[in-house]
Amino acid sequence: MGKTAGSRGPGGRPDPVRSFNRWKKKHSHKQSQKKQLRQQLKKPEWQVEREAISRLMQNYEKINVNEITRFSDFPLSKKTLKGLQEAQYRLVTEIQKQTIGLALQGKDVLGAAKTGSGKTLAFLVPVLEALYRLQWTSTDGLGVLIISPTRELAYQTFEVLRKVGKNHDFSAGLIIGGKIALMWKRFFVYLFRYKEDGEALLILLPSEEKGMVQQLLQKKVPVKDIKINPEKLIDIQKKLESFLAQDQDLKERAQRCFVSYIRSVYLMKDKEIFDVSKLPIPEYALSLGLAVAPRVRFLQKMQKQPTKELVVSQDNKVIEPRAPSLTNDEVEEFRAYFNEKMSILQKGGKRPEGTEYTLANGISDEEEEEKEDEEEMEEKLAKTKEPQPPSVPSTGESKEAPGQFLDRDEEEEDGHNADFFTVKRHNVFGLDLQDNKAVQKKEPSKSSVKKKVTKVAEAKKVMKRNFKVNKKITFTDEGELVQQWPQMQKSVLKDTDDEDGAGGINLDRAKERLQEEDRFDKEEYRKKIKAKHREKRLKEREARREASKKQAKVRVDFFYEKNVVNIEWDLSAQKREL
Ligand SMILES: Nc1ncnc2c1ncn2[C@@H]1O[C@H](COP(=O)(O)OP(=O)(O)OP(=O)(O)O)[C@@H](O)[C@H]1O
Repeated sequence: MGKTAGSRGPGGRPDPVRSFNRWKKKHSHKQSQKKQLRQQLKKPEWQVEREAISRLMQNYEKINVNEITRFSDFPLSKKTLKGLQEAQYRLVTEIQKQTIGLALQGKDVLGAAKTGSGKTLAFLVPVLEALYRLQWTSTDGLGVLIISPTRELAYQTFEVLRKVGKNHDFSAGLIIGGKIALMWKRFFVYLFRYKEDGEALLILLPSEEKGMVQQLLQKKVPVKDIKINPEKLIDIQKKLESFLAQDQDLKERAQRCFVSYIRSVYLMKDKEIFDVSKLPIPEYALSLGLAVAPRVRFLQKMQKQPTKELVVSQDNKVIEPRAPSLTNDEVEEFRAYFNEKMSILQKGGKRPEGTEYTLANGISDEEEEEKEDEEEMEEKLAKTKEPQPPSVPSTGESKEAPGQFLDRDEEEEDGHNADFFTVKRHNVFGLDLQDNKAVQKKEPSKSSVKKKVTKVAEAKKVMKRNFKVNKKITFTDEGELVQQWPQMQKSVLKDTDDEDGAGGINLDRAKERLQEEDRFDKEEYRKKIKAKHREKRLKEREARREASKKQAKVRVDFFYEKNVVNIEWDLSAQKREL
């Protein structure tokens, strides 16, 4: 009762202040309860977005090209539409109208339209939407790779993407240049050449990190270490391994990829940062799905033969080796080699940079190789086309020659043993050829003559008996018919046997025809060999160029006619030569 009396004001009326306070308390309690309920019911953002995505996707099948005039006629995300509007893109161009819908529906699209017709947006809009549908974020790594034929186009595409996709959560990077291993250099050079802010992602080995970070800091590039969310890491190694085991082509690609990467690191200039010997080779192979690391010859050799250094004084004298491991014999060998090369330099002048060395006798590398080709070809022709007397005297060298070529090819392909001062062999085959011919002329083999007569006699017999010779016919990949046997006449000389009308074989004409066929064959063979050798030469030259850059076992800088000249010397190759 006292409480009731206390809540009433004078005259028994309720106290308005007290009533208000009571109401306020009750109201705020109700409000907080409502808020709590709302919060419980509120969906996470990703879930809301997922629902929006599924609504968008349901509209994909309703896309009707004829009804499209604006970007907003496509079922696009709000983020993309906003980006398009902010960049003043509203109406679609024809190529955009024709392609965006199909791409959204997941179809492969190959589009062609004239320059300036809006192709860039035609593929960028579907790209943005594809990433949005997957709720891709910048921490998910690479989601889309756009490859452009020119740097300018890559830059232009990057700019449009940044503009139109700025409301999305994912990031975009521009990589310009050749090898992926050079990514950091390229980066550096290029929902920063332009003096703009930007971010570059560098993926470095622990051994590369320190030096690289130092260099970046020197260039005043702020460096941030990215911590990767372990939950986002997926081990795909086993999957890769099983893919590779099923697909030989894929496996070979992985092997080529492995070798290319190793080579590219090997060619990096900053050896103190990018040290190929520090690469975790087996782990790298595994990461590509290769259970066994492919053999990389130059790596093996490099590991076996550390670089040694020699010092040459200003008056061109070899002085004490810097590397204590170099023996006196090796110094002597180098001295002899060096003096020999110096005398060539003095006779022929300094070798201009980037050209093949020219010998003092005036025959260039290329000319000499051409000559060698001809000679080798002549010898091969002599061996294959002309009967070879069993008593032909030949040196061991000429017998082994083709094998030597193969070996050298193989080695140089790996970028080894390519001493750019190596002197080519002279006329090795020519000598043999002359010998061969001389012997053949002097001693025509009786057995071969007899054999020819026998064949003719046999042929005559066959013709008399009216035998039909079996034909062997094959088809090329293009479905072209090729008669393998009896051999078709290839030369242009007319087959006149039939014209005689008389039976049998006109031996003189047959001989003439055979000679013509022979000449024709030789010519064909010559062309083939020439093409083959040209290809080989190009390969060798490329290999030499590479090797001269990287395979110096001994590297010397010295003064010659007031110029600094570099000599790179392959110690092991020289040992063989001396
Ligand atoms: N829907 C659009 N509305 C207005 N302008 C557009 C539209 N689409 C593209 N453009 C503009 O048209 C110009 C040409 O577009 P874009 O560079 O994409 O053409 P392209 O076909 O890729 O040309 P190229 O073949 O030269 O690469 C650009 O300036 C671009 O901003």
